Amino acid sequence: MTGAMYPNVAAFTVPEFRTSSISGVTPDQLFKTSSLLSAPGQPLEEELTKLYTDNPAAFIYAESNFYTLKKNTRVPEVCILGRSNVGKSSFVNALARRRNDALAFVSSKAGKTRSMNMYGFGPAPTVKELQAQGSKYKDEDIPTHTFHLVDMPGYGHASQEEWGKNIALYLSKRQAVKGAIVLIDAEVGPKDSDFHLLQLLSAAQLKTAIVLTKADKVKKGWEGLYETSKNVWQGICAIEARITDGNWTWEKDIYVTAVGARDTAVARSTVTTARLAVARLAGLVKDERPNVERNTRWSGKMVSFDDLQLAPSTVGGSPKDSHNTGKSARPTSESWKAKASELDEGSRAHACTFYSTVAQRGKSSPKQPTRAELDVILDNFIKTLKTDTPRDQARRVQQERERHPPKIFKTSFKKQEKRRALGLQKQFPEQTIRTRVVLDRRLEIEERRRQALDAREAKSKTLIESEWPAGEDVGSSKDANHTMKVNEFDEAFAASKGLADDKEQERYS
Ligand SMILES: Nc1nc2c(ncn2[C@@H]2O[C@H](COP(=O)(O)OP(=O)(O)OP(=O)(O)O)[C@@H](O)[C@H]2O)c(=O)[nH]1
Ligand SMILES: [Mg+2]
Repeated sequence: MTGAMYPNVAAFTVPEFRTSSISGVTPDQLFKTSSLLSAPGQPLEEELTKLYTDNPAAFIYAESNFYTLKKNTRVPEVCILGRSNVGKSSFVNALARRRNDALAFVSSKAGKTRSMNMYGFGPAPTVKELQAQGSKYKDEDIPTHTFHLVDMPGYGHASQEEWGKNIALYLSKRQAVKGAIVLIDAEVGPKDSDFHLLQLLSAAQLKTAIVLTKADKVKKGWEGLYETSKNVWQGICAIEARITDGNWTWEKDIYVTAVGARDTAVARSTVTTARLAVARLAGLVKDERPNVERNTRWSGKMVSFDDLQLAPSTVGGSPKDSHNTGKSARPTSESWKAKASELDEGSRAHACTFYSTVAQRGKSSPKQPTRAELDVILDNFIKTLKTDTPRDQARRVQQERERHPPKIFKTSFKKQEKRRALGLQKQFPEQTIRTRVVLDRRLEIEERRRQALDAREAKSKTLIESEWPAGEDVGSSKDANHTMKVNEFDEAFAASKGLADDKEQERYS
């Protein structure tokens, strides 16, 4: 990151072997050894900007249920996972260089995203590319982007048990998913639920990258980031030691980002790091780092003396050798079965999955984890998901209301009044009938009064016309007689009106 306040670190690289510690990498160091496959040798930062923004990112669709997701065999999907409020949706917006809420909805309250939201990034494939790809399904949508990013609901606070099952299904069954970005709050650090998710990812053998978010909020600066990265690394090492057989790949760069920071300069400075993390998982980046530094099938963990004793005699040499030859130096299933019996009760199930995972994702194998084994991992994950408390439910209702406010102004005021009157009529039928009778009577009186006035006006008109010869101007006349006549008429008219009114009153009262 740039700026005096923030450490200039884009990632912490995990060493291939446990003899050395993790080390900070500056943005320059991180970017100079990589380039896009579509633009070899070109500056990565510029090419990544083009990739993410030339063809504007777009919302494709949202789905809550795994079984009703659209078919997709052509576009690689990268999913964004993490605890509620860690900054997943902000991450999507930042990649697309959109302001908050422009693409994905962001909220300071946990539990904003409640469905799997699919966003398209990168240029649309050409016709040639599409033809080359082909498709298994006729009803599959024609791709409009290079890859999809899937913004997921968060786990932990305000999440649902049901959602845990959907995540697990998505990670283990969706063929299009090529990688998972796990976001971890840099200040808060990894939680049990994060490690349970990582266990699921390792069981599903899904390529994984860890991205620390909200680095701008880390009070201890570089030390704080280092501490969090180390905790993540140690937790993953423990998972690897128990459940993988070396086929789970996790990026050895723990990326540092602050894409949703209020300070836009800070936010912008880490966007390239975030873009690189996603592009790598989508399979769009060529890395030119020396092989020993990059993570391959061999996780690079040190094998303890005990493990070595349990390892089959056919596997010789150092882990480094095995890495270079591409062969796994992992112990065989038999020796690990023995080892599993030494493990504590909780981890035994994980140890079982260690030797039963398949070599390649998607390929069926008799070694695939059994349903029961996956269920144990899943149960652990689901245990970390809180079911709704009444407070959570109230918050959800509130959020729903914010999203779909009641349509109070859709009907006109007149219609509302009429509806209310009808409601009242139903509620108080007796009063309504009496009110209606009185109202009808009043209207009747009003009508008669109006008719009487009209008749009187017509009568007075004829009176004036008979008194005054046609063509004479009443107003401009200087004749005293004429003036008197007008006054007399006024008085007579006023008297007749009063009488008439009295009579009317008598008639109708
Ligand atoms: N300071 C800082 N705040 C951030 C950063 N990233 C996200 N935020 C804030 O964190 C809050 C949550 O962000 P979201 O992107 O909605 O988080 P989410 O993980 O999608 O949350 P859910 O959808 O509820 O699971 C918002 O208030 C963001 O502004 C960051 O890098 N730095
Ligand atoms: Mg969200």
